[in-house]
Amino acid sequence: GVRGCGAVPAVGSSKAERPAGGCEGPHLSLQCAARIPEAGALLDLLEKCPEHQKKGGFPVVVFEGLDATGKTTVTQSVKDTLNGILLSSPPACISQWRTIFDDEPAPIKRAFYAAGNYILASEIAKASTQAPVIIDRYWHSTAAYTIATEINGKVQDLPPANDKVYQWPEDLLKPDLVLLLTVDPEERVQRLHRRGLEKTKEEAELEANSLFRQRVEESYRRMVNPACQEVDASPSKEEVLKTVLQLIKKHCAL
Ligand SMILES: Nc1ncnc2c1ncn2[C@@H]1O[C@H](COP(=O)(O)OP(=O)(O)OP(=O)(O)O)[C@@H](O)[C@H]1O
Ligand SMILES: Nc1ccn([C@H]2C[C@H](O)[C@@H](COP(=O)(O)O)O2)c(=O)n1
Repeated sequence: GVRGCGAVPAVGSSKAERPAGGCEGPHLSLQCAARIPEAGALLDLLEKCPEHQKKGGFPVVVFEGLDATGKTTVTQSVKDTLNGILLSSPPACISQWRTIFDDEPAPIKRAFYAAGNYILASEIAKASTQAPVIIDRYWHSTAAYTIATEINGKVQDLPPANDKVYQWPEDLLKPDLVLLLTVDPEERVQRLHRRGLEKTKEEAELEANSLFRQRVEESYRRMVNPACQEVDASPSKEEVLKTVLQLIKKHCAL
């Protein structure tokens, strides 16, 4: 087994004898490594990361949200303004394997992202001794997308608000602040469009995945310890940056 899990159904279990991401135990990680060579390399990297990583003295701020809500844009600006270090998830050292795991069944795909969070924790621990750390997605993304994938139907069908699936894993380094960027669905589609997605594909995505996106966003809102602080990211880039910097100054010692 590897680490605690960081995703449904085992969110919150500490150092559980199961691989990251809620796979079915050590056997699956071995099976994965036998069938997918990259899984072996991933597990090797994970095993090299010290357990129970500790944060340095600088603040660690995570940005979460659906695609095209502006995470890349705002994380880059915050990093520049604060002279910080920008990290993203999955971390660069495993991102070359992302497409391989994205094509695998959900538990294996999820295990890849969950393992990535623990590898990222090592990078956060080191970087936060040097400068403020700004992160584009972390554990809340893995958990929220997993929950929204596992549960079909409406927001009302999600596990109840106090369920342990919304708890941060005990053995994963915690950030100081998590900001959830939200924009209304129409604005989000416009941003996708401006970024170059074809209109027809946008419409298909909007129709097919409207309930899925609602489940992801509601799951984010139910996360605790740390909870996500919601930021309306609909205003201009400059205004969003101003709001975000105010929140960081309010919640973190810079
Ligand atoms: N506040 C804003 N107002 C208008 N457009 C914005 C704003 N923030 C970002 N955009 C534009 O919206 C598009 C999506 O932004 P961005 O790539 O930063 O989102 P993202 O959340 O990182 O997406 P993904 O998760 O898919 O990588 C980009 O074209 C970007 O220039
Ligand atoms: N820590 C993470 C990061 C990403 N994911 C998954 C969730 C989505 O399927 C996808 C979004 O990533 P993006 O397109 O914004 O790079 O990746 C995750 O589960 N955990």
